[in-house]
Amino acid sequence: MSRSDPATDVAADPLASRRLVLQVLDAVLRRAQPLEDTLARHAAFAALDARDRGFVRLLLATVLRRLGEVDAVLAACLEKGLPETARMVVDTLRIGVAQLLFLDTPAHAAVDTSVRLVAGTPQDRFKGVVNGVLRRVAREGASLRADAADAARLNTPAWLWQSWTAAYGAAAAQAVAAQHLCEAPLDFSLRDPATAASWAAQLGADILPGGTLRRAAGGRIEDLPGYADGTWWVQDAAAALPARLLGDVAGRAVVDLCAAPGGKTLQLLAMGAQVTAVDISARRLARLADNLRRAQLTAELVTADAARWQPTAAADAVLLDAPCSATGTLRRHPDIARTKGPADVARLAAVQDRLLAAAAGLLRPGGLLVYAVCSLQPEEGPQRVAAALHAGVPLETVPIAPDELPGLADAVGPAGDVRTLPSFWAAQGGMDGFYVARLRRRG
Ligand SMILES: C[S@@+](CC[C@H](N)C(=O)[O-])C[C@H]1O[C@@H](n2cnc3c(N)ncnc32)[C@H](O)[C@@H]1O
Repeated sequence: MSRSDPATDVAADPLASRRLVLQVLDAVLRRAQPLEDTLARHAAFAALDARDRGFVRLLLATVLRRLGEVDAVLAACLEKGLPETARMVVDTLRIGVAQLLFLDTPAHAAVDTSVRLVAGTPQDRFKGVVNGVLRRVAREGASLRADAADAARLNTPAWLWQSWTAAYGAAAAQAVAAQHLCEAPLDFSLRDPATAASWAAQLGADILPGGTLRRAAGGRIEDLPGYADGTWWVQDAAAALPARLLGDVAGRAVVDLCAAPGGKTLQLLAMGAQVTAVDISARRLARLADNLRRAQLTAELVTADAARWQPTAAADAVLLDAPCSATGTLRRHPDIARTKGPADVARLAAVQDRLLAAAAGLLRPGGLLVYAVCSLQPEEGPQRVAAALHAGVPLETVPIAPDELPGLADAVGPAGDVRTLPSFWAAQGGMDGFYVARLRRRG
């Protein structure tokens, strides 16, 4: 492995970066804190050099992605369980196993740093356990690992596995879970789709059906050509679908509800719409404003609760990208599998109901509404649309035709709504799991 590979590098201060991993892991696993927010708030993370930050991210993502397998290996190697008070020892073993089995870290580095993490702490008496278990894992290595089918199942929390099996069938649930073990590629939407061939060449990317550009993940986005002047923005291929399904919006007044950080706002502006972008978070809207500035595009920005916001004029179209559990984005956010649960889905479903009713109220008669969530949970997708129609929200469905989604005809269901799964286009790196429905305001 090369010296610059964060997987094998012994960081400038290998214990400092691993201690940080332990703290962040504790916040994610025991306090349900989102990984990215936790890292962003951590002064010690900001103080690391770029290579160590890369190592920290990679180790955290690997432990979270592979947590079920890692814990199964530990259960097989520990003669008896560790006491509840030894959580830090458990996490130390987890990062040790992840390095040994999934990151090709040299055994001496993974074992030695793990033992030193525990040494001198109140858990010092477990040094021998850490040393013994990790040496065994280093010795027996691959024979301790689950096979691929079991790995996908083991790494998926039971409630998600059951939900996906019930909604999509056993084979699809297996394929989705398998895709979650792979890092997501980097997708770009272009301000000017006519320049796709030229930008694909400059970015070393492929052009996917529908026009998204895709290249392997890695490196700093800010360093790529075209970033500084907003020629493109990072947007998963599935996330680019909802705005397109509004059709020709040139010159139309479009409200983008729950808009930040603005991937869909940028798309709508690039399509020629006059956009009002509404989000409840001023901090996230500030990011949207930065993205607009870079792309030299303009929208009206409103900080408001979209469920209560009352504009003066009716909109021609509304895009509602509702807050959701985001279980469709586990490839990029493996922490979500560990921080979200069924109670979050139920809570968010109530929010989605309010937002859907409010979105309908913003439209002129005949105006189109696209409802989207990056969730794999049916409770946040088709069930919300059905609930709105059942509750008498003045909307009717406008079925999406398979030929509106190049390369994704299978994503269109019999009712004309769209369900993408992370396992779609698996050979090219998959996509986010989205649900999208198109509706029209009744007169
Ligand atoms: C899925 S993200 C939106 C992503 C965005 N549409 C894009 O394409 O970049 C959901 C957004 O909903 C916002 N949000 C949550 N509840 C809201 C509410 N009641 N009113 C308005 N915005 C809300 C969050 O701040 C968050 O920015």
